[in-house]
Amino acid sequence: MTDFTQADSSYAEKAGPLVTTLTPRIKAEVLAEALPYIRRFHGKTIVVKYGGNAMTEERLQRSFAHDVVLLKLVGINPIVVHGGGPQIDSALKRVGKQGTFVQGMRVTDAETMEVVEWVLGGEVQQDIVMMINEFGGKAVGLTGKDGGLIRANKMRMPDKNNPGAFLDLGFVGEIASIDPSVVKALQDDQFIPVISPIGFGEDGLAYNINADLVAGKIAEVLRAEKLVMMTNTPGVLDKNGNLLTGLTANKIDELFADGTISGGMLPKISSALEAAKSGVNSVHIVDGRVEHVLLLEILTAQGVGTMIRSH
Ligand SMILES: Nc1ncnc2c1ncn2[C@@H]1O[C@H](COP(=O)(O)OP(=O)(O)O)[C@@H](O)[C@H]1O
Ligand SMILES: CC(=O)N[C@@H](CCC(=O)OP(=O)(O)O)C(=O)O
Repeated sequence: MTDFTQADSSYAEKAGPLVTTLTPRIKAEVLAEALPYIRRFHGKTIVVKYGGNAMTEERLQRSFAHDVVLLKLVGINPIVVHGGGPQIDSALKRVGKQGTFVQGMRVTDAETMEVVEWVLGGEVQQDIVMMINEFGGKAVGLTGKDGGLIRANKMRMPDKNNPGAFLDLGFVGEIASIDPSVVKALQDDQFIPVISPIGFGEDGLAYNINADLVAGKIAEVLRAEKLVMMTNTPGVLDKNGNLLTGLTANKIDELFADGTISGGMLPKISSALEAAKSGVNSVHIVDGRVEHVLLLEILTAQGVGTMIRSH
């Protein structure tokens, strides 16, 4: 077991004035409310998908890192899968390229793949790792290549306009298999794995995989208790922009059919539903722009975002 006590004083300082405006009694009640959740989730794995849109401000990055460390310190095992779509877009712009997407998937030519690897496996991941470590956690960055974690195949995306045909999205991967042994070893040793969604193919090439797909599959393979997807909307919204607090497979089919769900929400919901069907106990899409949304979702009775259920 790791001794975290040495990190405690700096941890408390960096956590900052979380609830300074609350009365002592309310503060105590909030803390007391966490106990049954800590007991329920102690020793369990929670996969957190940290979307690129939820990491655009330092304030939010700090809140995220703080919450992940707190979860680890109370005996819950967070596994972070990160995205970085907007960060890849900015990097592509700098080299004079514009990102294009089909059904929420980035069309990835060889040059784009280089940028994807460089941004996700580099800058974005290292920022998250450093921030978690700053709060006293022990984060380790991995790509799907490390320890043979994510095997990928080239994605075959059905062409809607041409039944039976497939679109060529370049180096976009779909998951062939996951070998979670490296993640389990790190988690058992009190590390916090931070995974970027890059897989490797039989052909020895790297593939760009949508981070939502990776998060869902990892949650499934690790038999996670929970999957929390942090994004930049209050959750899944209906046609009028109202939050849908709970969704089942049938309702999701309807939302797909009438076009309520589009863009990046397509892979997110599909992956969330797959995870729910495959035994992940609770699956949530939450607003990563709300500070400490992870603590709200995991350690309080407060309902946040959209919960996805298999039925
Ligand atoms: N019905 C919907 N409800 C909420 N967001 C939706 C919906 N349909 C499409 N979206 C889009 O999906 C986006 C979230 O997906 P994405 O951009 O991939 O985020 P992330 O980087 O967090 O994975 C939202 O910002 C929104 O523009
Ligand atoms: C194939 C594909 O679309 N890959 C994504 C990987 C990053 C990602 O998923 O980032 P977010 O979670 O921030 O959207 C991309 O290139 O943008």
